[in-house]
Amino acid sequence: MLELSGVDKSFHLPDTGRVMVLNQVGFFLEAGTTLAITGHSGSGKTTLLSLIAGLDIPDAGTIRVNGIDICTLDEAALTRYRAASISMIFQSFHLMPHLTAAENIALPLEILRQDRIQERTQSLLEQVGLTHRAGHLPGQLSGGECQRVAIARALIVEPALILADEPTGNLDTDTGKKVADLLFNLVETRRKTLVVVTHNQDLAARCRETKILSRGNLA
Ligand SMILES: Nc1ncnc2c1ncn2[C@@H]1O[C@H](COP(=O)(O)OP(=O)(O)OP(=O)(O)O)[C@@H](O)[C@H]1O
Repeated sequence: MLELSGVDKSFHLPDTGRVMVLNQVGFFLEAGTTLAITGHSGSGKTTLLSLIAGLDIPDAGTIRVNGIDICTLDEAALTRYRAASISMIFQSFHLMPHLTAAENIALPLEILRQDRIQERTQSLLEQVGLTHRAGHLPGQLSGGECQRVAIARALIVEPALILADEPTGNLDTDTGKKVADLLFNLVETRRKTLVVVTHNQDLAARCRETKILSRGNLA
């Protein structure tokens, strides 16, 4: 489902010159599997997730999602890939502040001009336990509720792949556990493929596979 091979990524910094962040990273992930990527701060976890999301391109290597190397896609095809094949969940939720919970969840369907938007949004609101908060703005919701909205928004397009960057990082331990319960429950029921980047060992332990990023290598 997801296959990386020989992925290199470096950044040019004015003071120190070129810094190699990822060095010949490769792995294979079957559809329906959950993978945690851990590693110390600055080891390149977010960089790796950005490459898989098609938000940045590697210096070398291939990133295949369902057999297609996303590094070879043109901008239009990449935009379609980002809109329809993957969803991202962020530590700081990244909700649109002027849209209600329901509108945030529906947004990907609006962008993709899909049908049954209201019905599908209601269903997702129900599944994340937020029907009673449908008309509330993110600023009127708790952190845990915001992340549940973000999880619903991530799932509504039925993406092949969900990428989560510290999804419980902004939540207290108890709320983080409840949000993780919800995320894993929905992902496993729908047999989605999930890659989670996290420092949280409890969260990592819930994934079927765990890999550590260190000195540019993933093992
Ligand atoms: N656009 C960029 N330009 C220059 N350097 C960058 C850029 N993006 C990331 N880096 C550098 O790449 C390295 C890896 O950063 P990254 O954010 O991927 O680490 P991380 O493992 O996600 O860290 P954290 O756990 O603290 O979020 C860091 O040294 C960072 O400074």
